[in-house]
Amino acid sequence: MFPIKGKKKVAIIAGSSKTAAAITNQLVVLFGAFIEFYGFSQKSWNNDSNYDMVLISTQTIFTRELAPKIKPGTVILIIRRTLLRTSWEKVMSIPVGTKLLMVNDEKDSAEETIALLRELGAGHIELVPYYPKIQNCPPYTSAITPGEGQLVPDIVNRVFDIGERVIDVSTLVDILTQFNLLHSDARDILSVYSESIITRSQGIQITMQGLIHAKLLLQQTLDMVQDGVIAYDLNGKITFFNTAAQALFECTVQEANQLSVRSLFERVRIDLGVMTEEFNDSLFQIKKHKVLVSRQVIEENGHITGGVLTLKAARHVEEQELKLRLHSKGYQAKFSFADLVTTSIRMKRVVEQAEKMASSDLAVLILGESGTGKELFAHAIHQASTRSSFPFVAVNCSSLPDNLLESELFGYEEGAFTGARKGGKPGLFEQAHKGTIFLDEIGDISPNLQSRLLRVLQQKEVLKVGGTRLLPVDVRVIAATNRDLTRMVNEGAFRADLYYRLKVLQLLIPPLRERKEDIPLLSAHFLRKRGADEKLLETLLASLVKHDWHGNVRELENAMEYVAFMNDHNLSAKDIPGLEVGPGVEKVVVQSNEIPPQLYRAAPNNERFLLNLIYLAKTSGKNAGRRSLVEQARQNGIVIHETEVRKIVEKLRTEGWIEVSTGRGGITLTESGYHLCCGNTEMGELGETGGMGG
Ligand SMILES: Nc1ncnc2c1ncn2[C@@H]1O[C@H](COP(=O)(O)OP(=O)(O)OP(=O)(O)O)[C@@H](O)[C@H]1O
Repeated sequence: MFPIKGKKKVAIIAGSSKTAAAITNQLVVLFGAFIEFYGFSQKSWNNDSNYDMVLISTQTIFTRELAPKIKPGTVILIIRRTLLRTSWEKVMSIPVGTKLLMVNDEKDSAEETIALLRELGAGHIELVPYYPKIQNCPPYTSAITPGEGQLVPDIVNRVFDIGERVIDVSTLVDILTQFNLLHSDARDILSVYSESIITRSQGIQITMQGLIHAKLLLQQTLDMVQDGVIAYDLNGKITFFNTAAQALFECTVQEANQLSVRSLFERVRIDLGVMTEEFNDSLFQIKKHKVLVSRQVIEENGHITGGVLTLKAARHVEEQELKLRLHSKGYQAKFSFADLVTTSIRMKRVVEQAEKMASSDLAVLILGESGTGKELFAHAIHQASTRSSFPFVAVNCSSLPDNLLESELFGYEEGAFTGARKGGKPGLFEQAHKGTIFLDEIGDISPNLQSRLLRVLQQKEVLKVGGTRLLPVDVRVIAATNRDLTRMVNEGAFRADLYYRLKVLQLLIPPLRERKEDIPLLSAHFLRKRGADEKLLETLLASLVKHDWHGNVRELENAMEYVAFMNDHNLSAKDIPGLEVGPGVEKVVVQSNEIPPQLYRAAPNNERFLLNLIYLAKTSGKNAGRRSLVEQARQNGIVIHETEVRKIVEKLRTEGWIEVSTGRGGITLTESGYHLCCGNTEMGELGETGGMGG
């Protein structure tokens, strides 16, 4: 509770030890946490001066008896007492004009109580004092007594027991003010207490009502704001929990009042850390919502008395961020069904099927040979779905080593592994929240990732690498493969349960050679796209149609890129690299040697160039060696001697981008090398971090 060093001592002196005990008890219950109280009857008062204050039950006792027995300089207060609201209601229920005895143990006390009722405004009844030693008493058959029922004479047949008088708020305020203890805890007690009594001072009554009103007003105002507000005291007990907070935690005020603020947050797997530390806008997941939480500590008179947590629904912030993210990372579908060029009846049927699938939220598995347009379909399905304004995240599952793909898909927590980025990293599933994730080459994922993926699909929750918190995600999955998944399932290479989850809806894209009618249309389309003359096709078309296009539409597009570049009307099919057509000859070379744009953007120095060659070798499943690098560099128009390659390779190795093994493994990329080549980090970063980038 409130930190107290050396509590103040207060003596209470009353006419009888019974009254002294009653007053002392009441004060201990109210403010025993801040002040020590000691009760005395006027007879037992030992004139001790070691008290910071002396409270006396009535003015009469003080004047008659005690004044000389209290040392000069002692702070003295005469206690003002009043009635509980319930007792007052009893008095006010007595019919107008009723004559009653006021029964008490002493004349003084009986008269004081009558005076109190008059002061409070009970002018509708007639009261005469009654006490055991009274001589002549009117024969009234009704009586009021403050807890002295045993003294009521037999003639009385109706008794209104108004209970012990209680201490008035004005006296309590005087005590607290004297000791500079009118802090918020004490004010709260006063505010609750004053609701249960009839205060004697009209002024205090109005002030207290004002305080209560202000508190209510504050509560109502805080209930109207959209942000959650939670206040708590130094023990972590929740003292305020507004409507927005109730909605976020799906918890009522009554439930919250039973909990500490820490356990409330633990229920949603959030550790609030050191309660006396302030923080701003930390992003947390509370039930279904992403919430920005800030903590402010409350201090009074230099002591921390509690804190306030504000919870801002991140929806708004999130949407802004999302838009930024979508634009900066390109997590947007780039194609729609309108971009699909086809005249084939079979393909048109597939398009119709896909359009239907777009309107559902079920997982889709797209099957087809490489280059048939599976990714194009995935974009189009997302674009036509209700998720179109949310991210479309495409991942090629075969392009990354297992552990890297795992951290890309699910993200990682800070410190999950050596070199993990500070603050951790969100995974692609998290980034695709509310949108679609396209898992290309799904047939290539490892058994470990298959089971992790299955869990995400089943539970719709993601566990980051090195993390303990499950993050709810709402993502539609579209997967694609050119591999025979059914066979893989039969051979035990692909989990059957995952397979069935992925192929709820299935789309089969026919290879280009089975819809040759699309070749003229697609060829013209690709030339137009590059601003080239469609007449370039005149001499070529017949042989293009004859070709079997094992690389499918992608191969055709590459061929058209060459045709457009050459812009030669006399070009024949055999001039197109990798494309030779002739009777019985089918040759397909679909070897992409593109340098990723992010590497092109960087300074074209030899280090970067060689690193890219290693990356290309790795992603196409080949090993890179010094000699092959020299050869490939030459093919790309860069003349570089083996000695220089050796030097660069050594530099890249010491900087941590590559590993060189003497055996058949040759040169391979490290994780940081992969990150660099994927554009996640810059070369200069390595020097700063001395480890992994990304
Ligand atoms: N019907 C089509 N109309 C227009 N362009 C197409 C069509 N089909 C495919 N393409 C284009 O062909 C190229 C290859 O298509 P896509 O990448 O979608 O194939 P894929 O089946 O996903 O290939 P992979 O299996 O190798 O990932 C892309 O540039 C795509 O835009």
